[in-house]
Amino acid sequence: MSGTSPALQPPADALTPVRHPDAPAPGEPLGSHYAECFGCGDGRPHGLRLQARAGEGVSVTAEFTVRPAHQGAPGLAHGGVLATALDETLGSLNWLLRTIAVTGRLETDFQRPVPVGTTLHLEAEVTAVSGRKIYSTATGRIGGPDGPVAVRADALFVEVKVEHFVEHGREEEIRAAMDDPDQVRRVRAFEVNP
Ligand SMILES: CCCCC/C=C\C/C=C\C/C=C\C/C=C\CCCC(=O)SCCNC(=O)CCNC(=O)[C@H](O)C(C)(C)COP(=O)(O)OP(=O)(O)OC[C@H]1O[C@@H](n2cnc3c(N)ncnc32)[C@H](O)[C@@H]1OP(=O)(O)O
Repeated sequence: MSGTSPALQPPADALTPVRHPDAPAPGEPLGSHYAECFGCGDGRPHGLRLQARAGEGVSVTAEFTVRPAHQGAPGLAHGGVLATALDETLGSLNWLLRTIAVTGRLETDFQRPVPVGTTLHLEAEVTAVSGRKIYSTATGRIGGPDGPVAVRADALFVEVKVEHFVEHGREEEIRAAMDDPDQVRRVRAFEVNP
């Protein structure tokens, strides 16, 4: 089954995504976009600490091992946590486009239960771009990178300016982020997008 929502179908004049010339080389880790991010930061004890790597074209891979803090039913990953893993992996594609974008729509299929202790092997790619809209798809496999698909998602990300975060984020975290030179450098690099 794949994305059923009409909003996830790229328009006929959508463009093929283009990898930014300064994007990390295939195999390189992308790093976290924000240390406190529940998906990729190392500052959140129960966070997913997902570490995505650049793939070929506009694609990424990542792994996430389900821990007891991520349960929904006894011994099984919570669906929302699995959706977070997919969302974060899809979000990391923006590093390769050098675009700042947020999830507008995320459609998820849960095809197999994922037990605690399982490593989810994630893969995502951008399929099309239309104006500010970025269309992408992701899978999460269990038992190895070529194992059966347990979860999958189709998504629409929407490009935003840095001001999106400054305007909407809580003041104390925004102030701390702006006072962190590494954080500012990381975000500003995305603003130069020829
Ligand atoms: C210097 C300090 C800064 C500190 C910042 C630190 C770090 C930040 C850096 C990077 C982080 C970036 C992202 C995080 C990365 C990964 C985490 C995983 C990703 C996430 O977890 S991220 C959080 C969840 N996410 C949201 O929190 C979004 C809430 N939301 C909104 O903020 C607005 O809703 C927005 C911006 C989405 C759109 O608003 P808008 O006003 O800008 O644009 P508009 O509505 O005109 O939409 C334009 C075109 O997109 C179509 N469109 C829009 N939404 C759609 C939908 N839902 N379904 C179908 N189509 C949709 C329209 O139909 C139109 O299409 P068309 O052009 O064809 O008419």
